[in-house]
Amino acid sequence: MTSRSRGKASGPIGRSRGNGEGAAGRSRGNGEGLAGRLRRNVPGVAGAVIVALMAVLAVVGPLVWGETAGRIDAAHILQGASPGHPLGTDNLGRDLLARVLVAGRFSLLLALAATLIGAVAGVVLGALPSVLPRRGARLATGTVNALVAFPGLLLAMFTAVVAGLGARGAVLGIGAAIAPGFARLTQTLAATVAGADYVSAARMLGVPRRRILTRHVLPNIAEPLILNLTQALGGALLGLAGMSFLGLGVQPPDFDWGRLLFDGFPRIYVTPEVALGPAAAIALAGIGFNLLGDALARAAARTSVPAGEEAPPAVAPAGEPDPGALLEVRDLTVTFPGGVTPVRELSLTVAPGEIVGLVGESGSGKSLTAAAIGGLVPYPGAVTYAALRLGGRDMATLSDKELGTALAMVFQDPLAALNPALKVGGQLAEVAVVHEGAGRAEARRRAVDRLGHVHLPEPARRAAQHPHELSGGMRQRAVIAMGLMGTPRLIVADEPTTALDVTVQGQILRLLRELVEETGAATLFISHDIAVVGELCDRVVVMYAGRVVEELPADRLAAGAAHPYTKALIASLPALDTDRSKPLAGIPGTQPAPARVGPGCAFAPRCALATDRCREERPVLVAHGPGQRVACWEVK
Ligand SMILES: Nc1ncnc2c1ncn2[C@@H]1O[C@H](COP(=O)(O)OP(=O)(O)OP(=O)(O)O)[C@@H](O)[C@H]1O
Repeated sequence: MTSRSRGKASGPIGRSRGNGEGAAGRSRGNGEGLAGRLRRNVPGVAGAVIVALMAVLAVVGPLVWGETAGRIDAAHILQGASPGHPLGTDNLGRDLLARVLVAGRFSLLLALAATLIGAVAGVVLGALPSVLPRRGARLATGTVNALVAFPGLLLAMFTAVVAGLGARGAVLGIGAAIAPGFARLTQTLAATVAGADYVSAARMLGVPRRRILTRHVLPNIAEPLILNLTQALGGALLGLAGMSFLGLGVQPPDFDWGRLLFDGFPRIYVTPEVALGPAAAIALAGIGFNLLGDALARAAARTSVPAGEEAPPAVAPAGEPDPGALLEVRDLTVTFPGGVTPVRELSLTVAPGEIVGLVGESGSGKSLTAAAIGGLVPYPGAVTYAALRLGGRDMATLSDKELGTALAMVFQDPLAALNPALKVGGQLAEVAVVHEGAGRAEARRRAVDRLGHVHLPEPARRAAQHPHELSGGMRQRAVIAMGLMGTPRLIVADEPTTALDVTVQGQILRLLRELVEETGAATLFISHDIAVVGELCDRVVVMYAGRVVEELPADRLAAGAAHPYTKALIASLPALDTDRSKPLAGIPGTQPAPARVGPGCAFAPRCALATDRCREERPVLVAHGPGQRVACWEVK
């Protein structure tokens, strides 16, 4: 089983793989989880081993060496290394090796406390702009900006002095120094998630800001924040050691590694080992936490399923590629944190020159299916599949150039798909420059040619204009033309005509059909409108609550549809002779939310034919007539 996601879209067509390692866009190779990826990361393994050793030391150190560390020996004060005292002794003759081993617990506990204080304060501060009214949000953002700009060590020292010398002051100081980093990270991540449609939807529904934050934003940004803790722990350890070394931290008779270093430093030229022992412990622990934190972050950046969450069930390998399919999708699943699975084990194929319509009501998972095919599922979405092949090749193995020229994606809103600051021709040309290394002049010439190809009047003039100077239909033509800058073998069009009026919609559909016939590209056409799909497409795939419920040739839609949901969709279409005085036939009830899909048929609660079996056992797709498959227990 393989999975992937290529991060955010850079553009509508000729898209790039995005920021694979960034916060947005995660992928997961060969079904391997975070632990598996971590195991193959040698520095990560080294970090994990060091951290584990430190944890063991923190537990057993004081128990085993506690007594030795406190034993005063007036006969052996201020000695250098000897067989009896490998790191020498202090001014009371106490064994420094034992003290270093014992100090591990206190050092680590202080670092943990400082990190937790910093993380909690930072996350609260970073989240404030999301919950406060505008003026308060601005103030919170300004505070974070100012704190981030303030040197961390100064902030730590200032807080420590104000809070009072000693371990408590040092912990608060380091916590204060860590907090701005967490606040900035929280703010940035929250801003990423805040733009997601589901957050906008919750806002529109009047969900209070605090609930949006706790229910929609924080769970989706928890993973990077938690990963950041490990690295922050390493930083806190070093910071606390620094504070103790400056005399601002732990005070006698307590001691941590920083204090031991402080005490040993004046003797460094005479008996360097007395200072090197605690210094080595600090360095080793710091390196260990940083290596582990770094490896965890990297592993998670390639892991689609957030830590701690159950991975989607493994599926059987998809076997050999389907020779008749240009696009082959097998058991595609898209998951979001919190058990939200909007696309479930979806399989479909599209042959060269074929237009397959993916239809279903809003929220059925159509757009996420398109996004998963294009590698554009937004963070923190996770994509897994048994097969996702283009021309028989795993799409994850295609280079940016191959994918950029072979896959054309057309979205619903052409204005959002075009950069408002750039001229249309320049944006089209960029595809040829980036993916094919074409010269600027040649790329621009080709852009004008392609704009003409999609019947855009005065293509040269239009190429020199900005997107806002074009009408909606023209923009959509420009977006389609962008797809033609390469040699598209697959076109994925997600509701490309929904934002357009009926006349322009007809023109764009005709243009798509024309281009498919001309280029032989396989086309996945996504729409909620079964009438449009029936008219344009060769084959129709009907989705409900993330699953395919029926698949059939388009010309059999009217007479041969078998699934009660498909039939209901067709029945809800108004005809010219529909009696306008009566309400339109609708489908009673609503589609279940992705997190609430039960074990049986998801359509059962709305289905007049549903039986107990439908409610308990999910029907699988089975053949039903030529080219048709249906998932329904009641269709015989
Ligand atoms: N980032 C996300 N996090 C959590 N849930 C999401 C996210 N993006 C989409 N969803 C959910 O996944 C479900 C399917 O979304 P999708 O956009 O694929 O539906 P759709 O069939 O294309 O609907 P529409 O026609 O309205 O665009 C919806 O319930 C949506 O709320």
